Amino acid sequence: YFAALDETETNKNCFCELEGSINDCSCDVDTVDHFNNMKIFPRLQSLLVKNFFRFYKVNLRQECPFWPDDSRCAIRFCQVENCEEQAIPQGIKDKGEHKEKAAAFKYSREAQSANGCSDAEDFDSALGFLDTSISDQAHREFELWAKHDEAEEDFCIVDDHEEGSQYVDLLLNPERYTGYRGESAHRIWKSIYLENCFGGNNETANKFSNYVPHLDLRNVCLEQRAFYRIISGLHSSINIHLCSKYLLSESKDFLDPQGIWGPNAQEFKRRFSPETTGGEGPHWLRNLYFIYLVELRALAKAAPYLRREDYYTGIAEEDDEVKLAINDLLSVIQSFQSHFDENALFSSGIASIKFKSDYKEKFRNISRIMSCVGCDKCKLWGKLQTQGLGTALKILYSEKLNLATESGLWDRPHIEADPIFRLSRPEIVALFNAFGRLSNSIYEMENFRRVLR
Ligand SMILES: Cc1cc2nc3c(=O)[nH]c(=O)nc-3n(C[C@H](O)[C@H](O)[C@H](O)COP(=O)(O)OP(=O)(O)OC[C@H]3O[C@@H](n4cnc5c(N)ncnc54)[C@H](O)[C@@H]3O)c2cc1C
Repeated sequence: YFAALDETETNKNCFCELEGSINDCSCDVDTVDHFNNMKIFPRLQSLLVKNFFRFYKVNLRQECPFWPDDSRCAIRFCQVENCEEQAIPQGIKDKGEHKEKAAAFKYSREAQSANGCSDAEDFDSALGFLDTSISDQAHREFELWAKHDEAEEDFCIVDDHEEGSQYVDLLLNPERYTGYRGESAHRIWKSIYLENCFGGNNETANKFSNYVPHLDLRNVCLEQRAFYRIISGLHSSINIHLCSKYLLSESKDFLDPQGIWGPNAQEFKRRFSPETTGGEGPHWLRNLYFIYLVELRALAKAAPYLRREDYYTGIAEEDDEVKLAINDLLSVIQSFQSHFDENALFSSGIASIKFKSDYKEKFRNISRIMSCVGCDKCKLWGKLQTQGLGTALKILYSEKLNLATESGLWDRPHIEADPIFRLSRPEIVALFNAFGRLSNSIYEMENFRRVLR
């Protein structure tokens, strides 16, 4: 299972023609390429344009908690276009975001029909009267308790209910080249990688304070290596997108009023070829496959829960279509033969409990760092992808989800309004869109391979 780390990329026409094992996983690059490009990518393409998934509530005005916000990307490609209020389906707006978790099942058909059926004749209503009056103060405290309990399993700081948050139409704001670079961008990436210092061994901590050379990873434990590979895979994915949707020419005409955008193979080569990256580029690309497998496994694990969601927007026909499409996608995902084994991490007894809680805190810090990104469009997609990743990790390591699944909760005809495990709408939207980004990157790699061959 812990395959040798040093896979030399030999006998290939292109550095991006990766072969063999993905390391720390039981399957190889070819298998993932085929599975993604033929089965997953086309399905996600049609799913993610649906109303439920295209409107994402995000707080782009949150102050950076770590350093003064000294950079605002000046170029216009950084700006996020807000969406028209009337474009957002009523069903999405109606779900007050901070009440959302409690309301996750409120609109489900099960909940609706359970409310409609009366068993009033089975008891004496006077004797059975239950005084449910509770002071406003107590209600406020309950909310705080519930928030605390729910947040305990979170790998991410959720700020979408705070003042300053807004709905963004993701289709109006595709992830692409923005020109964000230099000191500000480097500080973000460096701070994110620095979160991988787990203390203890100073020598190791020092190594992680720089971008990590691939071979140093041999000397660290699987958890730390996985942490680095997940971040590096996300970094690769973001950079692949900016290469595949690059501003090729600013000249505008009637057909291309925003300039000409398309793939830039030379930019891709500069960012990932061994010659320009001290041999690291192909490993960074391999890390993309690693994070893909982590998120793929999370979707497979949460499939029984996700099948019970209603994907409610209030547009009945589309909601039904989305539910069918989700069920189809989840079946394909569950049929994958070589899923990532999440149990390989945090499996060494008491020490693991501490490690797991450190891990959570570090991922939460990464979501805080996203508020420091100095380009709104990059921040939007950075926040979405870290929330999606945080949701995937929450699924993989949630005791509550395990309990609910083991007790057969998702197979029951009626699920109570407040089940032991649930995801909020923004978490679900982020989970699928973040996976969609990784799927898209793997698909784009195929295009670059063709050009650079
Ligand atoms: C959260 C976030 C979102 C962003 N979104 C966008 C966007 O949507 N559009 C856009 O145009 N720009 C975006 N950027 C900027 C972009 O990622 C680069 O930072 C920028 O293009 C400058 O690139 P660079 O060549 O200097 O190297 P960077 O990508 O900034 O990398 C810095 C250093 O990290 C190392 N490194 C690079 N890739 C990896 C990897 N995969 N794994 C491990 N180490 C690596 C290398 O040593 C490199 O020199 C974003 C940045 C951040 C932090």
